[in-house]
Amino acid sequence: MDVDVVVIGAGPAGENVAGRAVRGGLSAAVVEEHLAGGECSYYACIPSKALLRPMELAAEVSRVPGLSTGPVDVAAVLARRDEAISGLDDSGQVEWVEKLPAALVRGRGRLTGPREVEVTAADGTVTRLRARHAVVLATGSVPVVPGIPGLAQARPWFNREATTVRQVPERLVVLGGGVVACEMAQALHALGARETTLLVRGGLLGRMEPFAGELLADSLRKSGIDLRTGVSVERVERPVDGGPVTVRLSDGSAVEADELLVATGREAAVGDVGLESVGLAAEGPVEVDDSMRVPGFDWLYAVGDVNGRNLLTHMGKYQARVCGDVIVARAAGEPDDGPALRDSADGRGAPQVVFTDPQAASVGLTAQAARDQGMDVRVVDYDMASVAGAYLLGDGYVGRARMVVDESRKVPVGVTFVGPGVGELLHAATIAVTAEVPLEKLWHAVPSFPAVSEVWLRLLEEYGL
Ligand SMILES: Cc1cc2nc3c(=O)[nH]c(=O)nc-3n(C[C@H](O)[C@H](O)[C@H](O)COP(=O)(O)OP(=O)(O)OC[C@H]3O[C@@H](n4cnc5c(N)ncnc54)[C@H](O)[C@@H]3O)c2cc1C
Ligand SMILES: NC(=O)c1ccc[n+]([C@@H]2O[C@H](COP(=O)([O-])OP(=O)(O)OC[C@H]3O[C@@H](n4cnc5c(N)ncnc54)[C@H](O)[C@@H]3O)[C@@H](O)[C@H]2O)c1
Repeated sequence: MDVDVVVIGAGPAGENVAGRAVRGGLSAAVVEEHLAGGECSYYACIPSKALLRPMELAAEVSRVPGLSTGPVDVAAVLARRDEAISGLDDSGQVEWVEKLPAALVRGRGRLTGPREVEVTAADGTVTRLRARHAVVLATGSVPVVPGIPGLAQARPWFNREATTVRQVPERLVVLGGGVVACEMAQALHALGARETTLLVRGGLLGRMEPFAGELLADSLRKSGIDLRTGVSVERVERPVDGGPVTVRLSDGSAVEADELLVATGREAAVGDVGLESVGLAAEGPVEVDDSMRVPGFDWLYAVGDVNGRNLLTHMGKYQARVCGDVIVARAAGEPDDGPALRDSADGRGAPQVVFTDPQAASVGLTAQAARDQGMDVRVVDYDMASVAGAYLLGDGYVGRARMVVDESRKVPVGVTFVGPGVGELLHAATIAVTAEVPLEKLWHAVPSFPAVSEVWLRLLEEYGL
């Protein structure tokens, strides 16, 4: 089959490249070996947030005198999760792709040469696709499996098992201190993992401002999660015929549990994608320039987790919009270097919300990252519990905000909020940081009273306006 654009991987990034390419008048084929919609729709963003929502709401309710929640109906929560992931049925997404219109080709895609992709279906049927203009790798990522003795034999859980859980284990050990570990430990603990142990070799949420991990650690401990920082796992044991898993730690102690969830990061999914057939190293991430093109090629692109820029759905979709539009411009022989045709957001520090209680939301640079870039930095912190709107949300509100200002330009280059529900505050920060809005202009963006957004006014006052 000959088409203008072949996309390998129908996750959020791949689907969006196809969408933009077709919108620009090109034809597209999308290759998918598992479920159209990708990891995000079935095993990552969507189910994890469906599992976290009851925990978040119960925590909110517990902070308001006069209200209480009953015990959680786990079956109902899991049923809502199943609805959110369409029971692992991708027909809705397939319909979306076909309506673009683009062809969805089921099977494993593999580069076999310049502009050539071979697709092997589950029944062994092989389809050959030839791209007139571009091949886009959008194969996503897979969990990193640490080389801990005994781990592989102990049948650990990764994100898929955790997010599609049918029976919540009573005793759960989670390895890792990143976003997946924190979100899933909190969700599963609230859904019945009575004994939840979180094993972290450093601190929590290492890519954010240090106070984000510290405030979250306090909250996890308060909720009864056994958080152990500064520990590493020496070995893992589990009888071949089943039974509990034993995790032996560097401090000589051991933890026994029903399941072990490994959340130690993700790596680009490039296994058997045929990179070497076009002269690339068979390793990820696949490096790209700001038009999402692989250096040295005029037809090969990579978007989403596979290029390693920022492993976030919204950033993958942003890259996909850039990529699709660039391919359209280049195919038409039009200028391909307009401001909308280059990725300028990834390097600035992607917006991200961690959906724990408290939530942690950040965009741009941390104070340390800004200093490392040689900026003359001023850091402004504010205790969010002092904002009237936060006080009114509930008793015992804990939260903190930080604005990192580039003093030479008097613009915010990084903003972090930690507190219940602060994720919805983030987009204002994303606009301010992306548009490089000077503080003296932000001063005239008056936040409504008594909304938690008043923290913006407080940050500016702290700065000295
Ligand atoms: C538990 C968890 C929670 C998360 N929560 C969030 C969140 O709340 N917000 C957020 O922004 N991000 C979140 N993420 C990250 C997010 O899931 C990823 O950034 C996103 O899925 C990446 O999209 P993608 O299209 O690049 O890849 P994917 O979603 O991984 O899709 C890639 C697709 O390519 C297919 N594929 C791979 N190789 C081939 C091949 N050779 N041939 C054919 N098909 C192939 C795969 O089957 C898959 O469908 C979370 C991740 C995890 C693990
Ligand atoms: N809400 C969200 O936006 C969201 C939610 C989940 C995941 N994601 C994205 O998915 C990606 C993957 O998430 P993640 O949490 O798996 O990765 P991560 O990179 O965020 O965290 C990995 C953690 O594992 C630890 N680790 C690594 N190797 C280890 C080892 N051998 N032993 C012990 N600890 C080890 C690291 O120190 C770190 O704490 C991230 O980029 C994340 O941003 C986003």
